[in-house]
Amino acid sequence: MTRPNTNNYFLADNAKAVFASLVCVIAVTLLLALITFSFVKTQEEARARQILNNVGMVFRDAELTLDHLNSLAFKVCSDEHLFEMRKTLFRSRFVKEIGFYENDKLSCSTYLGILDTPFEDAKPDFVTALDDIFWINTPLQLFEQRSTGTVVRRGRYNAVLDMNSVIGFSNAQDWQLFYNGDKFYPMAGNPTLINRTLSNEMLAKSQFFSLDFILCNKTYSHTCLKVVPDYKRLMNLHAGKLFLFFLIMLMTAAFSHMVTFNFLRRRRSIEYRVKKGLQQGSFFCVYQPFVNLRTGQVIGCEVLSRFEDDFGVIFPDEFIPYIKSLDKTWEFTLDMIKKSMSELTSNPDIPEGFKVSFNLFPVDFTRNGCLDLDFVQALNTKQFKLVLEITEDEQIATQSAVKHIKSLKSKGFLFAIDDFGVGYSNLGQLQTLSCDYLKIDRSFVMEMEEHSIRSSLIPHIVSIAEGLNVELIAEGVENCEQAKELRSLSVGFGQGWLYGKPQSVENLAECVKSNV
Ligand SMILES: Nc1nc2c(ncn2[C@@H]2O[C@@H]3COP(=O)(O)O[C@H]4[C@@H](O)[C@H](n5cnc6c(=O)[nH]c(N)nc65)O[C@@H]4COP(=O)(O)O[C@H]3[C@H]2O)c(=O)[nH]1
Repeated sequence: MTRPNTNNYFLADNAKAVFASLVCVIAVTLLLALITFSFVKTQEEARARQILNNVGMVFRDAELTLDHLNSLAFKVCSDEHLFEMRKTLFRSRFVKEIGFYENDKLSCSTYLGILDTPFEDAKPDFVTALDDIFWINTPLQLFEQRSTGTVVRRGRYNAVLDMNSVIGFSNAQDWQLFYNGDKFYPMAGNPTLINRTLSNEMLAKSQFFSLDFILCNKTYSHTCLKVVPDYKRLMNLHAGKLFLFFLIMLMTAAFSHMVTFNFLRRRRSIEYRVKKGLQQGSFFCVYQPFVNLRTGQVIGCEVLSRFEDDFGVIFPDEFIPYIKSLDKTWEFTLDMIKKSMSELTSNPDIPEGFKVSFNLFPVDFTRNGCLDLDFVQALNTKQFKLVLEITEDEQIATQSAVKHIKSLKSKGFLFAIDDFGVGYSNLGQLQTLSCDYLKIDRSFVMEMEEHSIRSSLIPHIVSIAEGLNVELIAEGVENCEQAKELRSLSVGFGQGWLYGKPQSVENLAECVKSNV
């Protein structure tokens, strides 16, 4: 099995993170757009309501003024009549000028006085159901100044309304918009009135309306006004917010990329995979045979654990530290023992009395829980010789560990000291534990051909084993020379690639069969 190169995932993770940040940005954009839209809509509607109320006030004023004048008996314009008109003008709040009609022609006005030649008005912009006539944005000459005003005619009089000053400077823009005949024509009547009175050209322009906010002024003329948002003004008003949104988008993109990328990277981390593997029980067992060095017969196997997921294989030297740090050693050991016992007992080619060796964590012998291993004997339907391997460790020297090991030995378990010679070695401890096997660490065996100092210690290990009356198993036997020399040194058993790598139970069974 080859170790995976996690760098291969860098680009894939990045691509996924980019996709995730794109989705987040779209979601945040939609959310912000929704919030902003409802906020701006509410704000604009309140503003429109205020404008329309002001317009309503102007119209009511004009209505009262014109109704009052129409109720007077004047038929032709005279100085007395003009005086009456000017008096009325002073009383009104929003009307800037009043005109009088004779035979549908303007004959005098409060500003122009009595006209020498009465003149006819241009075609009105619209006429309401009450026969009020409107001229919108009519060019006027008021006190040496050219300006535009809204003119409403009712009966024999008209009134010039100065909307801009009435509506207020800040809203002047909106009012202008109502009357900007070039671009929009947003002043509209009640739909039935519009259809009757507005020209097709105006109706076409009215399609620019987008914000359907209609307020009807029933008091005056049953005419409704429709306010449209001025997008240019809105953009200017909310430019700061747009910039803020842009920053939020950037931050969302960066943040979501970072979170996703870290999540994906974490998912590939050994710690995360090991944790998940433990939760899902996805560790599995492989079996490495050990042989009688003299006969070459496979007499047992060591159970070793493996882990593989979508991201590749993780070896024990990498995952074991995480199992320890997660404090899941005992659960892990039980899982491995149950799985291996099930595989080995159910395979017909694994003989009865086969030695099966499990690796245990020294720390577990310090806890009472280790005595639960009783259940393994119940699973042992083929009378395997069950060997518990422990590495030399200070924790094994504790009183409770020694007590537990003795208790397990009395229940039929055999004990092996793993990696003997490289750990915490203490002859007194070896005697106390009265183990059954010593497993010579593979570093001793591997250096045999070089005749290193370490390998020259093997004969001493042999005499220690004889003194303690325990069997020796040499680990890491890779070639026949090593096997031959170990035999000559009276080492009883061997384990290593020469006899078989850690393998599936089926391959182990083949190995056992071919060696019988
Ligand atoms: N170069 C070389 N290596 C050889 C040869 N023969 C065997 N090996 C390797 O040496 C290790 C022997 O296991 P170990 O000393 O108990 O050392 C084991 C054992 O201490 C621990 N371990 C493995 N599985 C378990 C388990 O289920 N529980 C516990 N507690 N520890 C385990 O992880 C260690 C490493 O296990 P692995 O990676 O499987 O490595 C295994 C095996 O693959 C050989 O001829 N040459």
